[in-house]
Amino acid sequence: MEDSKMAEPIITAKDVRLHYGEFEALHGINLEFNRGEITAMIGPSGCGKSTFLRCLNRMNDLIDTAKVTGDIRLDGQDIYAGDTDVVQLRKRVGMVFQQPVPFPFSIYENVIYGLRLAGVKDRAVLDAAVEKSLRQAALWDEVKDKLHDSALGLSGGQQQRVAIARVLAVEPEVILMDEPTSALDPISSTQIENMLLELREQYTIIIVTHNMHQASRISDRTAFFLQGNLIEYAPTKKIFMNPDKKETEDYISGRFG
Ligand SMILES: Nc1ncnc2c1ncn2[C@@H]1O[C@H](COP(=O)(O)OP(=O)(O)OP(=O)(O)O)[C@@H](O)[C@H]1O
Repeated sequence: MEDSKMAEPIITAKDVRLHYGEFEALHGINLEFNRGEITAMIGPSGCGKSTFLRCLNRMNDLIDTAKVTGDIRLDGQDIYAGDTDVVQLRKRVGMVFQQPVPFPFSIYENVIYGLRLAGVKDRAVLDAAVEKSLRQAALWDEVKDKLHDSALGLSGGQQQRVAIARVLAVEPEVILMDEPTSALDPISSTQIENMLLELREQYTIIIVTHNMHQASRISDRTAFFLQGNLIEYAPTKKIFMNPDKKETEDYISGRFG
């Protein structure tokens, strides 16, 4: 991908500030995410990566003290405009969390959760969506004979892939991932990284990670945050091989964080 590809932004963020009560956690972030790319957001604990990620589908609306200012657009539309349908927004911009949280029902019902909420009832449509999303999430072969067993019986890595299939089933344009592999063993993490590489181009993926190897292996671009500021944003190779800023270099080389 990198610079040879004509990059087109799908999400643009301008001067995004976020306060938790009196505390300003983001100090004016400007960032564009390109369609069909994987962007990694890295930085030491507490620098605001997750906070910024949650701004992109208004998950911070759920935190009473959080107040966002600035401008965030999805395909040119202001997602904080008064008439934004937040449910619709979160369908277009899905989210996967650090800890997989399967609902206490079958694998099948977990995957179609969003479709049920959207009122889809046609069994053939639901069956097709389950197979397609589980295949995309690289889980189909492991679970195709036990779709109606409880999702709670799956391993952590499998549960995380169910969570990803649940997001994929509603056909989002953007997938936000907040440290999706940090609770998993190395084999499960690699399976998920390989799956993300397969999904790239079809989806825009924005991933928060503490794992430098993961960021360098799977992402097209990397954004480095420090204390609520975006320090540097560039093609991943540049960030890891030849960053412009000393802070980036210090962090990448493990001098802090
Ligand atoms: N709900 C909240 N209420 C108040 N302050 C918060 C809240 N969530 C996060 N913060 C603060 O905002 C800052 C940014 O936190 P955030 O979780 O976004 O950082 P992060 O870079 O994602 O960290 P980590 O890598 O540890 O997940 C931190 O100082 C944190 O303590």
